[in-house]
This record gives sequence, structure tokens and C-alpha cells, in this order.
Amino acid sequence: MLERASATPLMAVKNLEAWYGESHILHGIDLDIAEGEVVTLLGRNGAGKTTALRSIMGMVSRRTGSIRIGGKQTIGHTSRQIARLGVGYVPEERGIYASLTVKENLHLPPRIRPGGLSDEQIFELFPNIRERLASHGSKLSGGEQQMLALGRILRTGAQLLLCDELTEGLAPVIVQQIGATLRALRQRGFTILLVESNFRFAQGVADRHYIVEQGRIVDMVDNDDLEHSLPRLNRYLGV
Ligand SMILES: Nc1ncnc2c1ncn2[C@@H]1O[C@H](COP(=O)(O)OP(=O)(O)OP(=O)(O)O)[C@@H](O)[C@H]1O
Repeated sequence: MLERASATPLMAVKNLEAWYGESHILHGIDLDIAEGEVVTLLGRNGAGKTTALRSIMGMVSRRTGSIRIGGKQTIGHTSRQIARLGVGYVPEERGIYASLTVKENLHLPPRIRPGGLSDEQIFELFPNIRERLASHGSKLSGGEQQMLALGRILRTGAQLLLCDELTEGLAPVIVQQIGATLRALRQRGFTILLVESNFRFAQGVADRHYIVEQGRIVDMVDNDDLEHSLPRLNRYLGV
């Protein structure tokens, strides 16, 4: 069962197709996410998870289908217009500028809506950032870069966060810290769509999981049913 009856989802994606140039990558993504939910996209390498996030953000050369965010149709919107609706994107490559200080990196994305976290609130979530404010981006560890990448999006006022592989390549203790942060953000009412290949991490933070295969959503699992659905997931993910 792929469809889920949810009252009015914050975001509803229907039959989303996307291309990079001539390459047709997404062949019909259907998903929805309710306000305050944490949902993951799971799938093998190359399945189209990153492309799904980039398509929602308007960052592919062509996309068709329907993406309603807060009731507004955004399929014809630019990335900037989508960001203004309160959507923030944390890319896998993090996008921290090596030659800028932590403070400069933190303040780089403009505030797009009221309700963004203050610097103080960001330092409460990520104490390391406060300690490194004057350091250059190049001096940060992978974990610190990730916290900065997430922190600066929280500053913008975005309420729907699209996060790509937050835990990739990070030490277990940092992964735990990021998990605790996501749970804290969920408590504060943020809505999060997360591409994740660390399956156990996904289990610790998410309400539901969509499985992406060859540019399509092929299944959906509630986190509460995850253990019981493991044989099925293993077939999809080859884990
Ligand atoms: N800029 C691009 N131009 C052309 N093809 C691309 C581009 N980026 C990704 N692709 C292709 O799109 C397909 C889906 O890639 P995508 O990065 O969305 O997968 P993914 O599920 O996120 O996997 P991974 O975990 O490997 O990043 C792959 O076949 C990839 O080679």
C-alpha cells in the first residue's frame, strides 16, 4: 500500500518525473508528508533519492507531475520561490565554504520567513558551533560541517527540511548527536524528509519510510512495523 490517508499533508507529491538533461531519472514519485512528521527515503545507490529531494527543491533541469506544499502547486516554481514557502535543503555535500568562517557560513543563507532559530538556539542544539565561530570552514571536522549545514538552514525559517545523508561518513558518537537533534526538531514541530542509507539511524528518528527503486516509490513502511517488515526491506535494500 503506497497511498496513506492523511488529512491535509504539508507536502503532497504525485507522479513526479524528473530529468537531468536527456537522462530521465524519476519515473513517478508519489509521497506525502504531514506537518511534524519525519519521513525517510530509503533505497539502493542510484535509486533516485537525491534526485527526489532536488526535484522537490526545483533543482533539476526538468520536472513534471504535482508537488503541493502547504496547498500550493510548486511544480512551476523556481528554487527561490520554493525556499520562500519554508522549504530548506541540506545537500549531501553540505556546501560549507572553506574560506569563510563558521559565523559567515552560518549567516550566509538569508532569512526567508519569520520563526527561524536564533544563533543562541542554534548553539544550544550544536554547542560545537559556538566554540568554532571564528574558525574557517576548512578547519571543521565532518561532523561540525554537518551541524553547521543543518544549523544555518534552521536559521532561515524553513519548516520543511529536506536532508540528504546527514550521517554519511560520520563517527558513531556524532551520528547519535544528529539523531538526538532530529528528535528535538521533531518535538519543535519541524517536518523532515530525510534521505538515509543508515537504516538503523532511520529507524531511530522517523515515523515512516518510503522505498525508492528505479525512480519510483515502490513501498512504504510505518516505523512501528519496521522490525516485522525487515525481510521485505532486506529484499529492496539488499542489507
Ligand atoms: N547531475 C546529474 N546528471 C545526470 N545524471 C545524474 C546526475 N545526478 C545523478 N544522476 C543519475 O541519476 C540517478 C539517480 O541518482 P541519485 O543521486 O538521485 O540516486 P540516490 O538514490 O540518491 O543514490 P546515491 O545514494 O548513490 O546518491 C543515477 O543513475 C545517477 O547516475
